[in-house]
Amino acid sequence: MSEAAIIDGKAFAEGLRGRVAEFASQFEARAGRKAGLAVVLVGEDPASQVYVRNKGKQTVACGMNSFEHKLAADTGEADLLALVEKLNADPAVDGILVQLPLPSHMNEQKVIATINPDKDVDGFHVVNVGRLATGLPGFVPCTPLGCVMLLKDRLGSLSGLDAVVIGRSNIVGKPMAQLLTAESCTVTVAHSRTKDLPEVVRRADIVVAAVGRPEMVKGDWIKPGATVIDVGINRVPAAEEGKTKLVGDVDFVSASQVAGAITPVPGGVGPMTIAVLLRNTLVAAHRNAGIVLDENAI
Ligand SMILES: Nc1nc(=O)c2c([nH]1)NC[C@@H]1CN(c3ccc(C(=O)N[C@@H](CCC(=O)O)C(=O)O)cc3)C=[N+]21
Ligand SMILES: [Mg+2]
Repeated sequence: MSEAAIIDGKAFAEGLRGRVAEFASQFEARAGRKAGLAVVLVGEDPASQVYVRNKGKQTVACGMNSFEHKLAADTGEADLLALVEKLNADPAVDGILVQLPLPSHMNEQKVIATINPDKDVDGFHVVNVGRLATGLPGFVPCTPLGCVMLLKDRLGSLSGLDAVVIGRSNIVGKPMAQLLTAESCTVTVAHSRTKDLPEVVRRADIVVAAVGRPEMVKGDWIKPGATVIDVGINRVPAAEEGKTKLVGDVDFVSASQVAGAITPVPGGVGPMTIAVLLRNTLVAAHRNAGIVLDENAI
């Protein structure tokens, strides 16, 4: 069996950021201001701090403004809601991202519901969830949109393909299933209660793993030649004492012996998530400023 092609999400994300940068500079020329993304981080989780810093750096590198708001872990929910309202009203802010998870004393649904749907570049607000479900223009969650971009780049048309999505979260599994349905795939959503998961996965031309279980999907679950998209980002102990490493939800070593193509972790879906966030922000800027943008060109 030949080795799977590696789907280079990092390189694709770089290309996407390049296109975002081009259109961001045209936006600035036409609108007389830069597009802007506000990122709100509550608390000091080290992994979240790294993500937020990377988002900020890449936003600026694309020629957009980055507004970072860091709040203490014990900030009251009312104060966070007041900040979101302020960002909703700020014409320099086109996109708002509140980093999840929030501390347990806050109601995430309530916070997301407060974001203006037209600035909700994560696509988490129920208005955008409804727009995606009904095929209206809105904002699509960054991770699943990035996965579809990688799939279409690799396969061209997805029409008629059997797709299995493992995981049913609001952030990845559910929107992923809707996007694949819109691409005319025959979609199965599998999850922790699915009977004979390996057998279900074996039917799939496209496998999207988003369960958060390190290396759960094995090579002998994969149909030869299938395209495997690994959304998992799990930090696990490395061989060397005291060190850790990142692994996906797919057992890369065995799956890459069988699959036609596969995303690595790191360097696959993760970098796409941030690049799509920047893309969504630029789209938001155009829509909110009433400037026409060919959204398929980016
Ligand atoms: N409101 C909100 N929106 C999010 O989109 C959101 C969030 N909250 N909370 C946290 C998760 C996680 N997330 C990632 C983004 C990029 C990488 C990424 O670039 N990963 C690199 C590796 C990074 C590393 O080395 O740790 C890679 O896979 O190659 C990972 C994870 C966005 N999230
Ligand atoms: Mg994610």
